[in-house]
Amino acid sequence: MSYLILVRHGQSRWNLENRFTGWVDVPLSEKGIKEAMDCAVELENVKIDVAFTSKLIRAQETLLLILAKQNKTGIFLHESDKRDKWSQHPSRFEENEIPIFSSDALNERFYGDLQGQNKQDAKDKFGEEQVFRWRRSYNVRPPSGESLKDTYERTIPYFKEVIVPQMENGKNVIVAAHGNSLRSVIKYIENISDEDIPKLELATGKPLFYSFENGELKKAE
Ligand SMILES: O=C(O)[C@@H](CO)OP(=O)(O)O
Repeated sequence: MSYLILVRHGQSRWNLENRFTGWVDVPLSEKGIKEAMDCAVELENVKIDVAFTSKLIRAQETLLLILAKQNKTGIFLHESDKRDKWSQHPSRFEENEIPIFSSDALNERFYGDLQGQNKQDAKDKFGEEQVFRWRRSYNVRPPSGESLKDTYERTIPYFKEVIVPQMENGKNVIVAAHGNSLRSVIKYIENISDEDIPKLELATGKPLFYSFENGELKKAE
């Protein structure tokens, strides 16, 4: 058996300011750093073999704080490092080192024209219901942005083709990512319907555990 841990990054500076963030690469707030450190304490004795994160700094900071508490050196393996044969060989990793794969497949939903806008201002301008549809429905796209379905369609192939094989090889995996990319992953794992997905909210910096056994992922209680 192996396991999967999903963690949404700690509060970012734009979460704090209540602004749509999407692919804008803002860092954690002071509270977000504390949330990530609290999460690290919770995970301190949990054995992690391989880590996945997005290309965005708030998720990467969260992951690195978690690994630091375990006294692990996370080493980013960049796909572009063609000359860097060393990092292509996981056997070269020391006991206290773990590989980190970062991919834009795990990025937050692209929020299009809403990025940077204050969420309350958007509700005042477009109405509460419309903003809720943009933020939480499965199919509705925010202006020039991605619907959750679009996010799902880039996140889930990566999850199935790159992340799941690690668990098939008996590795314990952590994924540090974002509210909507993780809502996609949870929708897939837990088979949540399009109608029910708007109800799923993820707290910042709170790990979710799944066990992987006989090819099946199950929520660990
Ligand atoms: O602004 C964003 O990028 C996301 C996550 O913080 O917002 P929401 O929860 O509204 O989808």
